[in-house]
This record gives sequence, structure tokens and C-alpha cells, in this order.
Amino acid sequence: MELRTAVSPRDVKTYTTQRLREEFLIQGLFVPGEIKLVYSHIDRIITGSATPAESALELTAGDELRAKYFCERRELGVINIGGKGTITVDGKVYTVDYKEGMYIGMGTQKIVFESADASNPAKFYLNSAPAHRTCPTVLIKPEGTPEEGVVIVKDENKVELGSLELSNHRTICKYILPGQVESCQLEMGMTKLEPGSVWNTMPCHTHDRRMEVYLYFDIPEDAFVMHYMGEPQETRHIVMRNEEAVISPSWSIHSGSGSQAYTFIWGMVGENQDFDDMDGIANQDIM
Ligand SMILES: O=C(O)C(=O)C[C@H](O)C(=O)CO
Ligand SMILES: [Zn+2]
Repeated sequence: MELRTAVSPRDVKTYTTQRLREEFLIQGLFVPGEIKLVYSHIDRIITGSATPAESALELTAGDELRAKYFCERRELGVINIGGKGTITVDGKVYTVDYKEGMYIGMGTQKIVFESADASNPAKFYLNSAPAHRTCPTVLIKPEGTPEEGVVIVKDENKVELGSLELSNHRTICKYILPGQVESCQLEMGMTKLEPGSVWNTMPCHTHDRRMEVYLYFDIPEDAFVMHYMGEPQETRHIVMRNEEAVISPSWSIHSGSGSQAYTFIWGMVGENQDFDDMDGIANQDIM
């Protein structure tokens, strides 16, 4: 498991492009046959991927957690951005299709990822946070019919924002947050830019109560997203390619503009679970 330490905004504003990328950018996700995990000291979020190919992949704690199993003291959010797969949770098999997700509660001992078709592997994106109690494990579907152990994202948690005129027309789909799926601190969801729109999270905001990680995807090889970070008056950028993630400290803005429309998954952990608890920054005030 790769370890990333916490950083001060006083230092970050002196960083070069390369240093910013070393500190905040997560590359190399979704390698077939591999689990990749990045442990950040910032609210102790773990960001990663499980991409089972010919054989199953089991999520293990690794030495870094000093735990008997990964979820001994942790909760886990998963969203699949690849082909159909299964996640076996303490022996119960869940089929998780493209853009479906799971919340896996603290205390789960055995988590195994498999793809239905090794030639079109599942790409399970993972966000994990320390947990203090066990919340129910559920499969999360953006659409469909509720059933035992399966939660459908409510219409109220599919929020259309922005406009084509402002180049930020997008839909936020909230998978894990209070009133949708119960968790200890993790919030997770997906935002899709409409064709012709390129800006996410603009006007931008910070929320010192929570850190955030973005995974950008649905980006063609010759396209990119300019991710903006930093204190509102000390903005910096990181050039992001397809299926790359970026760690956003709680003091940092986190916005992006792409060379064309894209989709991203956001995950937050920290002091509260109030999605709307944001400190907006007027466009006139960023530098
Ligand atoms: O495009 C957006 O706006 C978002 O998706 C905002 C993120 O969900 C976020 O930053 C929540 O704090
Ligand atoms: Zn945010």
C-alpha cells in the first residue's frame, strides 16, 4: 500500500508541477489482475482499485493497517466503472455492474473481487475510511427495483446543476450519504458532465470539515482534465488523464475543466456528512 503524508498549504504554494503531482495525483489504477491502494494521512482515506482479470482478487489489510483484515476498523465504498463483476462479502455474492456500487460495513472479514469476463474486467474503484460502528452492507444501483440488500439511488439524490451557457451542465448522483446509504463518515457519488460542458464544481468551494478525492474517467486518450486545487488565492493545477485520481485536502478548492465532457467519482471523509456544508468562493475571488 502506498503512503501519502499530510501537507501544509504554506508548503504547497511553493511546489513545482512535479511535486504537486507526486503529492496529490494517483496514477496506475485499474491494472488488470491487481489491487492498488493509496493510504493518505489526510483523514486516513484509502483510495484504490481492484481489477480482477482471470483470477479473483481478495482485499487484505497489508502491514500498514496493523489489522487482522481490511475492514476490521474500516468501512468501504466501491463503484464499478468497468465490466460486470461480483463482490463476495463474507461469502455472500453480489453482482455489481457498470456504474453500480456497494457500501461494505466495518467488521466484514472477507472481500473478494471477480470479473464476469476477463477480457472486459470489472474496474472496482475503492474509497475507505476509518469506521467506529457497523453499518449495513448494501448493493447500490443508480436505477432499478429495491430489494433485500439492494438500494436504488433516490431521485432526490440525482441533482442536475449548471447550464450549457456556463459550460458546467452536469448531474450529481449521490450514492453514499445520509438518507441514501448509511455510513460512519464516507460519502461517495458520481458527477457526469453533459456533452458540451467541461466545468465541474464551478463556482468552486472548500469545506474544511471534509477532505475529498476525485477520480476522473470517461476521458478519451487525447483528452485531459485540468484539475484546480490550492487555497482560493493560491490556485494551482494538475493535468489529469483518464482513470486518474486526485487527493484534495480540506483547505483546497477542487474543480476542473476538461478538453471535453467527462465523468468523475467524488469521495469525502471527515468531520461531518453534510454534503451541502460548503464554503463557496465567488469567481471574482479566486486567483
Ligand atoms: O460537480 C460538482 O459540483 C460536484 O460533484 C461537487 C462535488 O460533489 C463536491 O465537491 C462535493 O463537496
Ligand atoms: Zn467538495
